[in-house]
Amino acid sequence: MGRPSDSQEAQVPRIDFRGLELARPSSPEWAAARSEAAAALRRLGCFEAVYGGVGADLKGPLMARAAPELFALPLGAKTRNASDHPFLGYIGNIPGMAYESLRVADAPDLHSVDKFARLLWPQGNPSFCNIVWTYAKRMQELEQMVERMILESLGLEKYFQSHIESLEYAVRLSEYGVPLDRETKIAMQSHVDPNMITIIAQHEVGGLEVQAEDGSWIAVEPSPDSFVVMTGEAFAVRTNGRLPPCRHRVRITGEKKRYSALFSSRPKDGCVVQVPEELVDDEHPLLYKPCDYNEYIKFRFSEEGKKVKDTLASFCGAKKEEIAA
Ligand SMILES: O=C(O)CCC(=O)C(=O)O
Ligand SMILES: [Fe+2]
Repeated sequence: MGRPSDSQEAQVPRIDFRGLELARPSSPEWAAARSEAAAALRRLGCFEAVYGGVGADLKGPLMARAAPELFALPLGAKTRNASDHPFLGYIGNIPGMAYESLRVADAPDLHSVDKFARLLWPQGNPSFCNIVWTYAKRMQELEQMVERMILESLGLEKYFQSHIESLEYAVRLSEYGVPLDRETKIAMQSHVDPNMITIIAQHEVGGLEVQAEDGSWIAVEPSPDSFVVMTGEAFAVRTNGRLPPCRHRVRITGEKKRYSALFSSRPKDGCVVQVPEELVDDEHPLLYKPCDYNEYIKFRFSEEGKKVKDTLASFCGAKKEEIAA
């Protein structure tokens, strides 16, 4: 089966972050990248960031050495990456999917990465830790630049510090085999991420596709120097719906194993995501009530949550009468 409604020409915008620094948000290059990023996020929920902070000398070892070494471990070791929360630890054995994934919590902290490594390799694994931690630190810089740009573009820069202090960061490494559905080649179904921002690294084997406004799918080819930045549902709440979450899926056409690395930010445990008052006016009525993020995640993956079409709106959407008020 061919792709029913592919955009032949549509592309995810590539935005140059090389030379930008969080400490210098007033340069003309910063302003130019910010306006491109804000436009792309409003339209598609994502863009590709060309970022010098992670070069081939780091991405290569992460994707071609650290990730395969991790997935080659016995299942009994990998499942020690457990969590009480849905999807915050090892994922595997999902019916219909040739997919396994592990999550390094708090990855910009070397101590946390070491704790993860010791669960899997009781004697530790300094080389793995160094690669994953360095990657996470560099990605955190990119992530925070994007957070700052989004808030600035909405006139909310005064919230930047408190906003980033409310977030925690993780690295999720995933391995995909040949998709079990040989016809559609879908390796991961269409979805939006619930969190704030996800930055996806692909390496050699592509597969990530994002949905355009007209419903067609745009394939994002892997490239050595770029990373796909996308917003999730928590950012839709934070921006009163100004930034729609990016709908995406994975579709793998070749026979090779695929690895991806996700760097993601989510509200810390117990954090409630709120619409700032500046984003509510006659033209923009309040769309979301304060959202306890962990409670939302529980709902989204519950039997009840799986039955509703728009879990976010069902969980914390403002009622019609509140919108009219
Ligand atoms: O592997 C990828 O490129 C994307 C994975 C993804 O969308 C997810 O884990 O939520
Ligand atoms: Fe995703």
